[in-house]
Amino acid sequence: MLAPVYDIPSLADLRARQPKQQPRYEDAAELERALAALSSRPPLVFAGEVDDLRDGLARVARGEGFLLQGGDCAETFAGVTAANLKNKLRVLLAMSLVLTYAAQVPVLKVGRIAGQYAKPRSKDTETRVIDGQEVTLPSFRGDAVNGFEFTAEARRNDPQRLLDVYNASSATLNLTRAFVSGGFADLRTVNTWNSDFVRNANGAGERYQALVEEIEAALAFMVACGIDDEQMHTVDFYSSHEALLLDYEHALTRIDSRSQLPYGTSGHFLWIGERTRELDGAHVELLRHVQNPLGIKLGPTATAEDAIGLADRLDPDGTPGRITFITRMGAGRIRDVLPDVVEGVRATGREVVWVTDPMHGNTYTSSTGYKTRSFADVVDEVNGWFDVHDRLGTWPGGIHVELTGEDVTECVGGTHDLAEADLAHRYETACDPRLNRNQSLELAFMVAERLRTGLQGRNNPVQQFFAREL
Ligand SMILES: O=C[C@H](O)[C@H](O)COP(=O)(O)O
Ligand SMILES: C=C(OP(=O)(O)O)C(=O)O
Repeated sequence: MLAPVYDIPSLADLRARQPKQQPRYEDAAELERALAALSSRPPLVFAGEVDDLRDGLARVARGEGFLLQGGDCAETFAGVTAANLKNKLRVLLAMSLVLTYAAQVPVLKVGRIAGQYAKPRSKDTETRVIDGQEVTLPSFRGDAVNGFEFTAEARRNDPQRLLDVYNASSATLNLTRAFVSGGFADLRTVNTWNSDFVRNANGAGERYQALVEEIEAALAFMVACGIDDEQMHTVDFYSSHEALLLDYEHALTRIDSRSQLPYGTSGHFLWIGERTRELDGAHVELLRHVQNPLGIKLGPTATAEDAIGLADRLDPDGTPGRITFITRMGAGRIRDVLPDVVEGVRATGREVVWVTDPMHGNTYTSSTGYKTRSFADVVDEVNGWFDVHDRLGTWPGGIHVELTGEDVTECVGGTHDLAEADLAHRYETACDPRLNRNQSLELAFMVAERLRTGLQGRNNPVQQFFAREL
């Protein structure tokens, strides 16, 4: 095991490791000016909040809670509006309600929100046919790097965008904090979290309405018993994103004045992507120094040795709540690949959070030319993930989903049985296809059902309450 590390590596050290998926800028001086400006900005999140989330994840790792992590594939600057954020929070709160009530587990809520602006890409360039001519331009790498529009000017990497990420994240966090603590997340308003959804009654909408009625009855009972707890009126909500751009993440890595320890202050939870998780790589090097809880994506080629090596490097002390493995192996591979990885990690005695990302292993291009995912594949991967954990006796700790609060048409299937022909109707993602509101809620009901049936004998707080001696 490595000794704990309390310093921050230099940017020169990180750059010398030749990190993958980093933008190159034409004007090095302009980049340095942007980074100097970022370095003087206040932190976006605070060390105490980060510690609270890590403690929450430690409870999840012990089987005492469930993680719900979701949001856009790629946030956009244009998407920083009150309406957009409200719809995203509403769908996440509604999903969390379904999970908490139907499965009776406490749910830790983390958004792919307030920082998810940079994307790793499979190819450096994109080619389109325009007026009969093939045009090739740099790929869009997220609003943090360049513009979505298919023009040479938009696709130029612009360091000023790093400051725009900071500002967009700051505005988003500010409104999120106001929403969740200012009455929006109050349990008395559960009826409004999905009001349009309920108006357009359908399978999941009707189930949601029935659940809301039960919750309201339960609340009335609790209040009549004299229980009116603060937790019924606000929720804890945390931010997360892939810590992809080392220039940006490094500028926001700060020493906490209380503990003198380094924290990534760009978001509460940071994850390392499937494409940048080499043991000696710059991403692992930077993140092994910070105190934040860390996610590690594991794709279909991941081995137990990979997972153990990363856990040892990033968490030499075995800090509770530090490591979350986010598996994204694909519906066709999960049942074959996951068992060895889970068993290997378990044999080391580590307590980690096991999360399923049923999106990234199930992407394909539709016959109509859209990048899409089938809701049936998403459900199949989640089922495969539950099957493996149920068989091994490990706790299925959470889901990580690309979703939106809007009624987009990006993934096929679900209650409305979206077909490939429907994708053109509202295909709005800046990168990968997201579940829409209906599909997200439908997934929450499916997960709740699996959780409830797998819960027997578990040690979550609800079961502890009923097991206590009279
Ligand atoms: O979200 C993950 C990746 O950034 C995305 O899947 C890459 O997509 P690409 O294969 O089109 O580059
Ligand atoms: C890029 C992502 O995932 P992965 O690293 O698993 O491909 C993502 O979650 O945005």
